[in-house]
Amino acid sequence: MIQPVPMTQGAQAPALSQQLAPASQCLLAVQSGRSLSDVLPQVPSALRPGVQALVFHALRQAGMTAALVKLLANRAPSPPVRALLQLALALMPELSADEGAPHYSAHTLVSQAVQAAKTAHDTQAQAGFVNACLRRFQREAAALLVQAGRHPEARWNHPAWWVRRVQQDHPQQWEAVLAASNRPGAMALRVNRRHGSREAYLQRLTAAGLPARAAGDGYGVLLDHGVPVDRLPGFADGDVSVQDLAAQQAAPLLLAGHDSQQRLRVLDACAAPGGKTAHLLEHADVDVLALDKDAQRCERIHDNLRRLRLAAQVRAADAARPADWWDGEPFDAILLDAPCTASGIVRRHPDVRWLRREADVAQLAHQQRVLLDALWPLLRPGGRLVYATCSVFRAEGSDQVKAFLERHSGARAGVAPGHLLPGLPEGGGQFNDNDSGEHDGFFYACLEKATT
Ligand SMILES: C[S@@+](CC[C@H](N)C(=O)[O-])C[C@H]1O[C@@H](n2cnc3c(N)ncnc32)[C@H](O)[C@@H]1O
Repeated sequence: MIQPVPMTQGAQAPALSQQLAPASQCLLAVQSGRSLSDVLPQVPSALRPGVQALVFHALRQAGMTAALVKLLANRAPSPPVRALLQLALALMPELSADEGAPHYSAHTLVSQAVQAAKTAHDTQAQAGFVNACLRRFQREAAALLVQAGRHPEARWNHPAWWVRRVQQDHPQQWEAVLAASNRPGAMALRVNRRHGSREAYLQRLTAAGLPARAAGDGYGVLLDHGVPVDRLPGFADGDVSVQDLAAQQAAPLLLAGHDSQQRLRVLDACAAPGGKTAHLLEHADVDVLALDKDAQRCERIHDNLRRLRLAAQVRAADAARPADWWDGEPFDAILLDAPCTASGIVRRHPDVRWLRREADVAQLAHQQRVLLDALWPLLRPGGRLVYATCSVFRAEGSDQVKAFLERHSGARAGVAPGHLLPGLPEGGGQFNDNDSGEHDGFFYACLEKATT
């Protein structure tokens, strides 16, 4: 539980020591298996943006700082002390040189970390130890970093099994993928083409003092600096949505070449929170059934559609059990944006890599296989199913699709990006899609059903 931290009377911005306490509680919560999106909302709102920036950075350095704590401490510190030390070490100038990382002088950091240790009941008694560890790091940083960096987990700041898997799956690009996964992603927008052009929206951004550029398919925009959505012109009126450039490829891929005279019947099988459902409806006049197993997340589909002034049929149901919800009428197109490890979106969710276990990969690949096999019979002959995951692992991408094609003789693979890797000038798929190098890791396959 995150304890509320009182604001200093009359203070302009909270002192670092005030942010370090809730930030280390968040880090500790992730280390005990909780998602950051569950714990961050418990941080008092005045502190939340600062705390989020600290925790995001600490998670991107957590492999290295865990190794450093082992070198600095003769015996394992208590979890709250370890978390505070990891945070403070991540913020040391040697580990926070990257663009976008919070910057503090070593002197400020040590004194603020010790102050934070003194104020929390579970670290109070160890304030001297925190001071000693951080001062030793200051003196011996170069040697300690070399020693710690011999372990892949510390060198790459991802679990060792994850590093191994990316290495096997992408032997040419694995280092670039891991490095890109550890950098913050730019804020990407999708302009609602029903409300206006991308060029017109770029002008509105300029007028609002938000520098940005066009990127990706027809309606993508990259902001130079991220902002809260309420600062985006026309956000409440549905003129724009926040969506990564890789995710923006789903709707055009599913609807490519479709005859606009014919109103397609489309299934979005794993739809919540509705980012791609909305894009399908912005893109063309289609009838969409948006399903999601999670009824609470279905509410978010409704919220998104309401804001964008779009309409779809939304149902809370298990896509793997069509007998519960399908009326027997085949779909012209199906989007299966399947549940996955999310290994492609760690730029935006730096906790994901530490929460996942290696066994999750096979378990999620099994769910994806079940969903693919359950939905394929619902597609009309000549129809198209786009299978997508926000993963860089082949087990959830190209291997999954290869096995599907072996099981289903009436299916053939159409042109699709394949594995889109984050931060590379080229995707690893059939053609180069990652021109900006500025999108998440994703996988897309286009499965077409034979007409006879
Ligand atoms: C990757 S997210 C979908 C993101 C969404 N397509 C978007 O663009 O906003 C995967 C979703 O699949 C849902 N899901 C998982 N298993 C499911 C199942 N068997 N049937 C329907 N939905 C499922 C999860 O609740 C989750 O919301």
